[in-house]
Amino acid sequence: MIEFKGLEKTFEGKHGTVHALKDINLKVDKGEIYGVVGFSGAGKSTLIRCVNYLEQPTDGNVIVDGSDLTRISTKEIRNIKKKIGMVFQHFNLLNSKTVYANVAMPLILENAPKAKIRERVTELLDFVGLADKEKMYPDQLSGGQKQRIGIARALATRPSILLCDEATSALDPQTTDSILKLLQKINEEYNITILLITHEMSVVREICNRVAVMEDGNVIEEGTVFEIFSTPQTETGRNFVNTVMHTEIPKYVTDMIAADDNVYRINFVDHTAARPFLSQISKKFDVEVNVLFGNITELQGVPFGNLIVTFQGAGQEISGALSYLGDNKIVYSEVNAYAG
Ligand SMILES: Nc1ncnc2c1ncn2[C@@H]1O[C@H](COP(=O)(O)OP(=O)(O)OP(=O)(O)O)[C@@H](O)[C@H]1O
Repeated sequence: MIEFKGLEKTFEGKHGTVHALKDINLKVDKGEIYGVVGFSGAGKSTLIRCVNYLEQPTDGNVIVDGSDLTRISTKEIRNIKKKIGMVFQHFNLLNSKTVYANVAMPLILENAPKAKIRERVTELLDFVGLADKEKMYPDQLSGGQKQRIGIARALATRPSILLCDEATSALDPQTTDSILKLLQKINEEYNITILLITHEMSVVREICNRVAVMEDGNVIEEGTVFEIFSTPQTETGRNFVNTVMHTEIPKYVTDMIAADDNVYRINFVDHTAARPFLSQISKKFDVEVNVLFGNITELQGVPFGNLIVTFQGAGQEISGALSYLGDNKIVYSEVNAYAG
């Protein structure tokens, strides 16, 4: 659906060459919600702008719906761009035009018949829950309402891909939540592939199926949201996960740990959260289990998190308990509590 192959982008600036994208290889499947997360300057905007050719790659390929944008004519690119909608952080609405005219704009530019425009705009305003606002102007709307209008406009030409550039970054948490739910509804009801960029891991946690972490123009890790949240492979990936999962152990907990304690982090993923395995361990082995700290949340409807526990007992019993965890596919790791 969207594929980046060896994608490179450099900018020539006042202070020399900026290498904004370095050998990016990613595939976004049809119908998924794919997140790209990274700090400011990582290259996220440049990457997303290559999909609708607002930026032209310096090297490599961008393949959209089977067509390599770097190898087709300007006219063909224009046709493909019609199948791509874009939602912006600051909405990019025309303040001098009504809500109706803003949503109608892409259809007017296509010279669509008036009756068709009326039908589509009415349908879209209804879909985003703002049917009663068509005669209002953007300045009369809240941020969340403006973004709903921005989304309705992006959907006007029935795109198969929706690009979201920090679509919720200017919104408060509650409004963010409602916009994310709307994006999810769009994905589910219209089967539209969504590629979103964000610096907020909570957005990724909420709606993405897969995620790529970008740093300094590179994709440094990529995987399902579960993979990245449960086993981030890079320091930056871990830091992003920590912004919503708080996997670091608080100092008051490390203060409670004795030097000879056996401390473990047990990850809950999926079905393991529901199992009463800690009480089973106490029953099966001569091990005393103490839960020091827990952080359990929900990841896309599934319990997810980790527990910091100490096991006290003879070495052999502890080994047995750990093997039992492993046999039951429960992910754990030994924690050096003093290192945090
Ligand atoms: N038109 C341009 N000319 C020169 N340099 C650019 C241009 N656009 C982006 N860059 C540089 O490319 C790098 C990546 O920028 P980009 O905007 O893609 O990052 P980002 O991850 O989206 O960050 P942000 O969230 O702050 O927008 C940065 O160093 C930026 O300064």
